Amino acid sequence: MATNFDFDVLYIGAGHGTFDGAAPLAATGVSVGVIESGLIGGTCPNRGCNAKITLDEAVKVSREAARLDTVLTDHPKINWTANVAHKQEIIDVLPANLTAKLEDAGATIIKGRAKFKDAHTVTVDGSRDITADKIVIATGLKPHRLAIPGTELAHDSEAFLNLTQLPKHLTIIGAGYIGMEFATMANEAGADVTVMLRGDVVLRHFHQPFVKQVVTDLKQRGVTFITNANVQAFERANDRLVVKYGQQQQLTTDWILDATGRIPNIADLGLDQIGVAYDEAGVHVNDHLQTTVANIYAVGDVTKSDQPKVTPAAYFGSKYLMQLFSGQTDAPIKFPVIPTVVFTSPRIAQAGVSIETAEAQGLDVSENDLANYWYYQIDREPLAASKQVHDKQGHLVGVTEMSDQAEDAINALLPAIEFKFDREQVGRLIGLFPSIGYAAWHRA
Ligand SMILES: Cc1cc2nc3c(=O)[nH]c(=O)nc-3n(C[C@H](O)[C@H](O)[C@H](O)COP(=O)(O)OP(=O)(O)OC[C@H]3O[C@@H](n4cnc5c(N)ncnc54)[C@H](O)[C@@H]3O)c2cc1C
Ligand SMILES: NC(=O)c1ccc[n+]([C@@H]2O[C@H](COP(=O)([O-])OP(=O)(O)OC[C@H]3O[C@@H](n4cnc5c(N)ncnc54)[C@H](O)[C@@H]3O)[C@@H](O)[C@H]2O)c1
Repeated sequence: MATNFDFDVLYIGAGHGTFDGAAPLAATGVSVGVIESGLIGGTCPNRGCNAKITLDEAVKVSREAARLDTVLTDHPKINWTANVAHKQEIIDVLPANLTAKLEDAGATIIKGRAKFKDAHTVTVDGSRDITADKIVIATGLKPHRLAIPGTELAHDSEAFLNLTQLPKHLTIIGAGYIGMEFATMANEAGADVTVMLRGDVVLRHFHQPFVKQVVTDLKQRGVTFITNANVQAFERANDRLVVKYGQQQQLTTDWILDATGRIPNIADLGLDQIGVAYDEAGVHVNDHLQTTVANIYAVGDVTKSDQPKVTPAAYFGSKYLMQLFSGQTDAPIKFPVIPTVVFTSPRIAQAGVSIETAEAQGLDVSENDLANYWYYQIDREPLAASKQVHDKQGHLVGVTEMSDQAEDAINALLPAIEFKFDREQVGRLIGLFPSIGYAAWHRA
């Protein structure tokens, strides 16, 4: 592409929605600019997936050690401060590595906050104009904050991941991905945890019979769940905090995590003045990830989409735009099966047709009691089960698993779901023995 603009393609934001595609795009000779107001890499490496899973490792080990207490002597205890320091050491290098990946491929990184001036021009930090033939909005999500008195006394998930001292009592508002993952971590590390729900459904996008088992387990471990909490205000009380909720009820706590969701990060982008349509679910895109302004695209979490707002979806969108902009495709985007997992202990992971949809459509749902399968007894997993969905022709079309390694079991089965393998093809896939992959294929 040879244009009169500063760049052929300019990305706003440097998360997975950008870097997975922007680096290989630049390597094809397309001139690429990336504007980022924070850390290169965005949410996932710096304050999301990588940070969270590093902290979670000690939780997983601690849980496993407790189950093997007749085999191991001296149960390990999580040192929260050291765990956070370990996490920081793991993730500190990532922005520099990702910067090198982009720059080595030929992309130019511009630090600052972008705002549209017109359809081809973005102003950085209110002072520097940068022009491009195509512009990609990849600004992700930001934490939703409760609109109640004292909301400034609560914290977001990033602050939790950076806590150098674990509060004695932690109150979490919301029982979605973040609420449940962080309740699991804080509980295992020794905090007294209360989770407050708006209604009475935890992890509404996951298979409820599995979710209920995880919740029951957390309750037995001391986590308190308050349903229909109707949280009204946060207040200071000496050196502690008070949560006002319900019918004039109140709870005294040390730290509040507002985990009530994440909203599109678009408020100050100037979308109205250039005519890019959006609503509270995100930027509107067509099947080429094109917004309502022809040369402006959007990708990743910031888009209004049927896909879950997780890294695999941002990654695939980013790769698609790379292919589109480098002329390798002009076809509409066709998302593959995007798997999702909540990193509780045990995890709940799923891919393809959900159990609820399968039951509504009369598809074949089979269940495996994994807790009684020898491989899952090695570490004495008490909560382990999976459900498979087959269509009327016998193709595996969906899997949901609750277990300590559910994410790996689902990964092993993804090709069968994505490419609709029949029973004969599945029968030819035999994993290394013994392994999670073998166990997963064995029951598919
Ligand atoms: C606590 C937490 C845990 C998570 N765990 C997982 C997990 O385990 N697995 C998983 O798949 N997903 C997980 N996610 C979701 C995952 O992080 C996102 O799906 C992914 O990061 C989306 O990438 P993105 O590029 O669309 O957005 P982001 O990574 O959010 O990147 C957007 C970037 O745009 C920048 N930006 C915004 N506005 C501007 C502007 N005006 N100018 C310049 N720059 C701007 C931001 O600073 C940011 O760096 C988690 C999220 C959170 C919050
Ligand atoms: N493992 C993963 O893939 C992972 C992990 C963490 C975050 N994420 C991503 O981050 C995003 C945000 O996660 P999240 O957990 O904040 O959002 P979420 O949408 O999963 O959960 C938000 C929760 O807050 C509740 N809520 C909303 N308003 C409330 C109120 N007034 N009072 C009490 N509860 C209220 C909702 O009912 C819901 O349970 C998700 O889109 C998810 O895709 C993914």
